[in-house]
Amino acid sequence: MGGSQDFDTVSLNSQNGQKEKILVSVRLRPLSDKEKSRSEISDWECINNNTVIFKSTIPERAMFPAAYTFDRVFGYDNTTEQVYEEGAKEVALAVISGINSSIFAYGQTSSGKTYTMSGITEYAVSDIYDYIEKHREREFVLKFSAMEIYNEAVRDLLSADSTPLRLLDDPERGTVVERLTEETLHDWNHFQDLLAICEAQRHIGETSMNEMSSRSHQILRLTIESSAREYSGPDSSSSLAASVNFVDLAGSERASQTLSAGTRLKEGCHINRSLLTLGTVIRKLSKGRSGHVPYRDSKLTRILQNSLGGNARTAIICTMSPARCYVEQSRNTLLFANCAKEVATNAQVNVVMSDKALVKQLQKELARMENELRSFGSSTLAPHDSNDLLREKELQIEKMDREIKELTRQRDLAQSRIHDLLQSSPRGSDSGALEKENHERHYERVNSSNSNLDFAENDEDSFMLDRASQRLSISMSPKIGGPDQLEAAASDKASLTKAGSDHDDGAEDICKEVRCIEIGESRPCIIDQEGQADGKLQENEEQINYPEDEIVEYSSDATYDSLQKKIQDMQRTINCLANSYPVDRSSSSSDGDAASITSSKDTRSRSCRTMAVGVSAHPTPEWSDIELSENPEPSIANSSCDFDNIQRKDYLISMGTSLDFGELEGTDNEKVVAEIESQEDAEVARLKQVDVQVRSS
Ligand SMILES: Nc1ncnc2c1ncn2[C@@H]1O[C@H](COP(=O)(O)OP(=O)(O)OP(=O)(O)O)[C@@H](O)[C@H]1O
Repeated sequence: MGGSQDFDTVSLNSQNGQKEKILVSVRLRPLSDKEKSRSEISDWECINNNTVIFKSTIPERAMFPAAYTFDRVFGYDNTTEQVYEEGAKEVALAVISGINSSIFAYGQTSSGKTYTMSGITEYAVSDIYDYIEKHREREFVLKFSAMEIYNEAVRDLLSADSTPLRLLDDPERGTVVERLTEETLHDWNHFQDLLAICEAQRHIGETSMNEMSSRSHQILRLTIESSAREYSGPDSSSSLAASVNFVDLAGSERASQTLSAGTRLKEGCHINRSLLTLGTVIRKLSKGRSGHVPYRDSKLTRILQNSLGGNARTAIICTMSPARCYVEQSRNTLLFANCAKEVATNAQVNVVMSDKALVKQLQKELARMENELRSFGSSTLAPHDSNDLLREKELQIEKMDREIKELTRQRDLAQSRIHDLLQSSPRGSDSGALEKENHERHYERVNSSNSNLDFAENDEDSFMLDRASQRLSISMSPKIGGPDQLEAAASDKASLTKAGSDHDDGAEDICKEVRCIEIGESRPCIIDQEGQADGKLQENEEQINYPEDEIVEYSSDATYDSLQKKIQDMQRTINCLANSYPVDRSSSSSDGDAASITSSKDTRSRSCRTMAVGVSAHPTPEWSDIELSENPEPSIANSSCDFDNIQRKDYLISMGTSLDFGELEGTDNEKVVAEIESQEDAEVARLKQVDVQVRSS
C-alpha cells in the first residue's frame, strides 16, 4: 500500500497557466425500461451537437427556455465512448502533461452518472496506458486512490477501515485527505482490480428510482508522475506530476419520488445539501471571483476546490433523463450546467524537481557558470598581464621582507647601545636586573614617543602638548618595540629635527653630554630621540648599519676629557639634588611605571618640556609628558634650577625609582644624595684608572 496523496515533490508550477472555461457537456439518456413502463414521454431532444431543447407543448411549461447550448450535447444514440472522446478525453489526458484535471458527472438520481463516469474512467486510464506504451523515453509512475463522501464523511475506498478520514489544509497542495490509501498501479489489470474494490466498497442503495443508487459522492484519483529516462537536455531534466479526478456525484433526489425514508432519507438530505453547496460554488464562480466562494461548506467542494476554480482543467458531464416526470430536475441540471460553463479555471503544468533532476540541473548550472568564469577571466585579464601582476606583488613582498629585517636589526642594535650606555651610567654595572628593566622600559618609551612625533609640525606649544597627551596614553599601554614602531621612529625625523632646534642652553649642555657619547660612537642616536643624531638617521639610513666590532673600537677610544666632562655634569646634577626640595621614596610605585608619577607644582611641569628635548639617556620624556598632560599650559621653562630638578628626577627614575615629589621627605633625600655621591666617587676613580690605561697603551 502506498502513502496518501504524495504531492510532496510538486515544487513549482510553470508560468504557462491560462484561464480556461470548464468543458460542459450534457448527456441525455434514453428512457429506462421502468420509465417506459410508466408510459413516460420524452420531452427533451438534442437537435445538434451543442443544443438540447425542451420540446413539450404543455402550456404551463412554455415559460421555460426552450433551448440550451453547451460545449457538447450527447443524445440517445451517443455511446459513452463518444462522450469520453468529445467531452472528457482532452481534459482527462492533460494529466499526462503535468496538468491537474477533473471529470465530473452531475445529474439527478438514475440519470446515468455512474453509467457514464465508469466508462469515462476506464477509457481515460486505457488511453493513459496507451500513451505510456508509446512513450518509452519517459518513465511513468501511476498511483491510484479512491474515496467517497458518504453522509458528509470521507472514507477510503481502498481500505477496509471505514473510519472517516480527516481533511487537512496544506498551504501548497490545498485540501489533503489524511491517510488516504494510494496504490501504485502495476498494470491495467491492477487498475481493474482496484476499481472492483471501490465498487464493492462504495455505498449503494436501492431506491424506487434506482436499484443501484449511489448514496455517496465518489472520487477516483489517478496521479501520474513522469520523468525522462535519460538526461537529454534542459527540457527533459524535470519531472511532471499531476492528478486526474473522476468524480461520480450522488444524484439529487426528491424524497417524494424516491420514496426514501430512514437511512435513505438521511442519505438523500446529505446528498442534496452537498449538491446545493456545489451549485452555489459554481454559481458564484460563474459570476467571477469577487465574492466569497463557500468551498468549505461541504467536504465535496473542499476536496474539489482546485478542480472547480483552481489549478486544473475540468470537464462536467451533466446527465439527464428525458422523462417528462423529471422535467423540473432536468431543468435544474441544465441551469447548473449553464453556470458551470461560465466558470474558468487556471491550469498549470506542475513541474517536479526530483532529487535526480535537481542534481542534474545544478550540475549543468555549475558547469555553465564555470565556463562563464573562465571566459570572463580570459577576456578581462590577459595571461601576460596576470604574470606581470604576480611579479609585481612578489617584488613588493620581497621589499617588505627586507624592510622588516632591516628594522628588526635596527631595533636590536638600538637595544644593545642603550644597554651599553646604561652600563656607563653612575650606577655602574652593578645595577643588574633593575637597570635592565629600566633600559627596556626606556627603549619602549623611546619608541612610543617617536611614534607620536608626527603630531609635531607647526606650533611648538601644541606640539609639546599633543605629544604629552599622546605619550601619556602610550606609556600606559603594553610594550611597544616591534618593527612598526621602529618604522614610525624612522619616519619622524623632521619632527625630531624641529624639536631639537628649540633647546634652551641648559638643555643644550645636557644634549652635548649625551650627544658627545653618541657622536663619538659614530652611529645614529636612536636613544637621543629629539636631537641631531636622529637627524643623521634621516640623512642616510645606511649609516644605521654599523658592524658590531665598531662598538668595541669606540669604547677603547674614549678620551679622558670626555669622561671628565661627563663626571662634571654628574656632579652638577648631584649638587642640584642636594639643594632641591625633599625627596621621599615611600610612595614609589612598585612597577616603576612612569605613569604613576604625579606632580603638584606647575613649575615642574613647565620644566619637563625642557627636559623632553634635552635628556635622552634617561626615560625623561614619559615623565615630562605626564607632567605636561596634567598641566597643559604651553610654556617653555628657562630656569636652570628647574632643569636640574628635572634632571635629578630623571636620574632617579633611571635607577628604577618612581617618585611622587609631593610627598618626599628631607631625610630620605639626604640618604639618596649620599648614595649617589658615593657611587659617583667610585665612578670617578674607575674612569681615572681607565684613562691611565688608555694613555699608557
Ligand atoms: N446512456 C445510457 N444508455 C443506456 N442506459 C443508461 C444510460 N445511462 C444510464 N443508463 C442506465 O440507467 C440506470 C441508472 O443509471 P446510473 O446508475 O448510472 O444512474 P446514476 O445517475 O448514477 O444514479 P444514482 O445517482 O442514483 O447513482 C442504469 O440501469 C443504467 O444502466
